[in-house]
Amino acid sequence: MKLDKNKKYIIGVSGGPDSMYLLEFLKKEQIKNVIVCHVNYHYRKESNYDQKIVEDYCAINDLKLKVLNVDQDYKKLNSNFESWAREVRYNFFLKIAKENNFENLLLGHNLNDSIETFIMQKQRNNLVSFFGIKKISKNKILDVYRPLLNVKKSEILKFLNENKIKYALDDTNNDEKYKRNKIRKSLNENDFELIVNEINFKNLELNKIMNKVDSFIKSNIDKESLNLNQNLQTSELDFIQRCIFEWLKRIKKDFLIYNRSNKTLNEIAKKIKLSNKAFWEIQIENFIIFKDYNKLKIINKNLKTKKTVKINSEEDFKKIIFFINYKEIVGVIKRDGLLFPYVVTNDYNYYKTRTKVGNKKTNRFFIDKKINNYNRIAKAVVFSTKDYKILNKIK
Ligand SMILES: Nc1ncnc2c1ncn2[C@@H]1O[C@H](COP(=O)(O)OP(=O)(O)OP(=O)(O)O)[C@@H](O)[C@H]1O
Repeated sequence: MKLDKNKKYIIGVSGGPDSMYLLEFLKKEQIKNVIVCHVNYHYRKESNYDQKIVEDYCAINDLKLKVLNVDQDYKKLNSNFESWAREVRYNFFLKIAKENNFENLLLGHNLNDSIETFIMQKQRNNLVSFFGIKKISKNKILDVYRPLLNVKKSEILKFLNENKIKYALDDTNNDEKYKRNKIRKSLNENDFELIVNEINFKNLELNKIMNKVDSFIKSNIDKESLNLNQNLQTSELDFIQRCIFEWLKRIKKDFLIYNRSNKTLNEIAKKIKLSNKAFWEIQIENFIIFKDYNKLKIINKNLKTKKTVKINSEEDFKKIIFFINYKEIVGVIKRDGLLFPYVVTNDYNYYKTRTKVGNKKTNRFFIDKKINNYNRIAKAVVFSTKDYKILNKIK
């Protein structure tokens, strides 16, 4: 990767071999307008020594250095250390970038990191947007570059040792590192060429799939819902999962899927593919994703809470404010002449056999008219206890 000498770069340097090699690489490339950023987590007993390595290197090479000393009681840390540490690190990089008007960040990931990531991706079998590690990515205002992605770890260590450049050794073995170390031990750098070919091939394939997903979503998204059609039903599960994920992204509900394995997506995709039912539902946190004839929809679980309220006077209107069609119901009762009492309910199982629409039993009417399930789930109906006929229009 060729870096632009005229640009300004933040460099994340842990003191480990990769980032120390990165500094040497930048020296060779004559990238001079840089700020080195080091985060001392005080997590390992050697962490002050790591900082010293970075400080000494920067002093000798006349590089600007910013250090963040993290003050954290690790016994009280609830989240996973690696992801927490990453967030602390990126926030620091962003802060320094903003203060100094920089917009580029360089990190020291190498080829081995990318291959390990790829193998972990295959083991987890999650939906990924890219196989391996990306050379360039975006983090808020920062363009993130990883110029060492084609350099093997062994080359890095050989160079540092031959040139007597000091580096820190990280021997922590938490969950994420443990999995990586296991993979690392099973890898042989002689196989890397083949694996890189596989990664490139898979990324090309992925690109093609994502283009198809994109055009499917563009022509089938309808407000908040997604049209399900024959094409989708006969597609591969992977494609269906990607479409659902993309749909959730567009309607800003993808947070429901983050931090999950793709189990939920897989479950939804299987239902789309295998079930011909007009209606099914899957609950995720506070939301329900459900099939409604030929559409996929999502609603907040609260809307589905079954409630039945008796209205004896106008005073009681305040008891039904939570129904999404509250205004409609009040309007209907007023037009009916306020002949109390009325019952307002969204409990379909309760009212489907007790009430009528015109002269038809309500459940018959719903089936004949293919009333969509969203209305069944979210909207309330109103009827008078005199004749149990539903007064509001149901579409
Ligand atoms: N303590 C640190 N201070 C400054 N930079 C760091 C620190 N730790 C890591 N980095 C930077 O991040 C790169 C990747 O480090 P590592 O592989 O440990 O992180 P990761 O969590 O896998 O990656 P990422 O930060 O991109 O999500 C390092 O090569 C270095 O550039």
